[in-house]
Amino acid sequence: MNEVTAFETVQKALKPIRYEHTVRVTEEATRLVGIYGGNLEKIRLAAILHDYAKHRPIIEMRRKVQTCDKLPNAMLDYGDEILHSFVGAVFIEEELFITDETILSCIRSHTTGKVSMSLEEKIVFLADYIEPGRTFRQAEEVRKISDENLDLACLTALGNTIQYLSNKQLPIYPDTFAAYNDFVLR
Ligand SMILES: Nc1ncnc2c1ncn2[C@@H]1O[C@H](COP(=O)(O)OP(=O)(O)O)[C@@H](O)[C@H]1O
Repeated sequence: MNEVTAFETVQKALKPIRYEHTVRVTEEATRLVGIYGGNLEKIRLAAILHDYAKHRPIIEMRRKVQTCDKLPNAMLDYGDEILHSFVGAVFIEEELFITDETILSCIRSHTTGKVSMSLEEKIVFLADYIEPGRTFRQAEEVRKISDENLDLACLTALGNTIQYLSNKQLPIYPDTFAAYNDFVLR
């Protein structure tokens, strides 16, 4: 799929505010590729499509988790916010016929992170966290770090998310801990 078609597809699937976020994530990911390298074409396509499933009914996403062998049922216990990334990757494969694992894995891990993140996964994850529309203090901090140290920026974003969720006494999907530990231990 080319970029023009991908943008048209998500523009139809998303509300305008979410589409604008998508455009900024794509620009931010492009900036990060300028600093750290990575496959620009795949990273941009993953960024364009990363929130493809964001507005799907929760019931549809939960049903997909229950019926799809690739998606562990355990992910239903960690809040509905994480579903669009994992389920989104499956929908993108099934509906848009994108099979490239580099692209799909960036989409799958963009919310939670994961162990052993590739350069492409780190860039999409971070771009989603620091795009200019994210105006909270922690995002500003991570944005500064992202100019110099990609891994430290990811680690800081993951730590912030863990702190944010634990302050609210919300469940935390284990992939985020795995990613955090992975970056700390490197
Ligand atoms: N490991 C996790 N467990 C549960 N919720 C999480 C986890 N990681 C992130 N979240 C939550 O998912 C929400 C959506 O994040 P994100 O996907 O980055 O935003 P977006 O809606 O822009 O795609 C955030 O509110 C965040 O707190």
